[in-house]
Amino acid sequence: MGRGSRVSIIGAGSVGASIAFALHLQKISSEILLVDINPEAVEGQVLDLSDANFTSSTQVRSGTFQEAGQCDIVVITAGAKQKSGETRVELIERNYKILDNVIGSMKPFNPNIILLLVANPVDVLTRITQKLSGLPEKQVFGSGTFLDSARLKLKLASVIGVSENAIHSYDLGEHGDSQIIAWSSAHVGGKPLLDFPEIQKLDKEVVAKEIANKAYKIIELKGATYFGIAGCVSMLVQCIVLNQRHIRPLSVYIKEYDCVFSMPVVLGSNGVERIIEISLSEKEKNKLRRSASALKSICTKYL
Ligand SMILES: NC(=O)C1=CN([C@@H]2O[C@H](COP(=O)(O)OP(=O)(O)OC[C@H]3O[C@@H](n4cnc5c(N)ncnc54)[C@H](O)[C@@H]3O)[C@@H](O)[C@H]2O)C=CC1
Ligand SMILES: CC(=O)C(=O)O
Repeated sequence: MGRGSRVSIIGAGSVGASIAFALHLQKISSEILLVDINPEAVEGQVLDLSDANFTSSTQVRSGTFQEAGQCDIVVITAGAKQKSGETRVELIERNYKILDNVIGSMKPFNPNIILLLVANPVDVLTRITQKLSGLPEKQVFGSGTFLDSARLKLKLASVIGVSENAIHSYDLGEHGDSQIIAWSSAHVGGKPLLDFPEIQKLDKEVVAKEIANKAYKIIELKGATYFGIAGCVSMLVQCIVLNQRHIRPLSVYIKEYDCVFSMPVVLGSNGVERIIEISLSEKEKNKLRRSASALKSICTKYL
């Protein structure tokens, strides 16, 4: 790994193209390959992105599934997106078939490859990919609640009046309706978040709903979300390529809950280096257990 890494993006729709653009501007990969079953979509995106070539040293081109399987990192965005009001888990039937096809077409894999899942429902698709790919679990993970945690930090930063970077808080569990905010472990400048008077006045359930429902609101207004996830994925790719070892909440297999959902992990150039056991209140743990059993029952049908 390192500067000069090759990254493939499977699915050249709104999310795939936005990720390609963010990575193009970031200039840390030598090549970005766009792969899609729709050749016109890829050609159009590659041509459009080529107009930004003067800003970057990264080459963007169309690629095949076989080429993708030999890259350093593959970001999987191929799949149906939610219609207004539709949940992420309602996409499973359609997106399982697409994923099965995508994984099969990329084999045999570069043994050191990292597969980063983005298509929804991301936790379930990550578990299925761990099984279908046969790769070590540390090399197969999903963007999980990194995006939800960014949405949470944005909200809390505006309430307290500090930079988002000063907020250390996580949205955990499912990247979906049963996600939970780990209020009890959050802190700002070394002070527990719950000790801030502004936060004590907040209705936590209302905030949790606002964060969990933000994607629904954007989808209702403009049909899809893509800039936020593009920002998240470009940060994750940078973290892997440069072995930055940031701690991010990502979809990983958690033995205690026997399912894939988001917990904070240390991310480096080998993938998930370590899962951080965050301390949670009993109420938060109970919510996570409920989230895990719902996700497990969906996974069971496909494994
Ligand atoms: N994890 C997250 O935080 C987020 C996840 N998403 C998810 O990302 C996925 C993609 O969303 P959009 O880009 O908006 O959808 P889109 O409809 O714009 O693009 C999907 C692309 O996948 C392609 N595709 C379909 N089957 C394929 C296959 N077998 N092989 C290769 N490509 C294939 C389509 O041709 C299309 O270009 C959805 O599942 C959506 O829910 C979207 C936003 C955030
Ligand atoms: C669509 C989606 O998963 C999101 O924006 O959170």
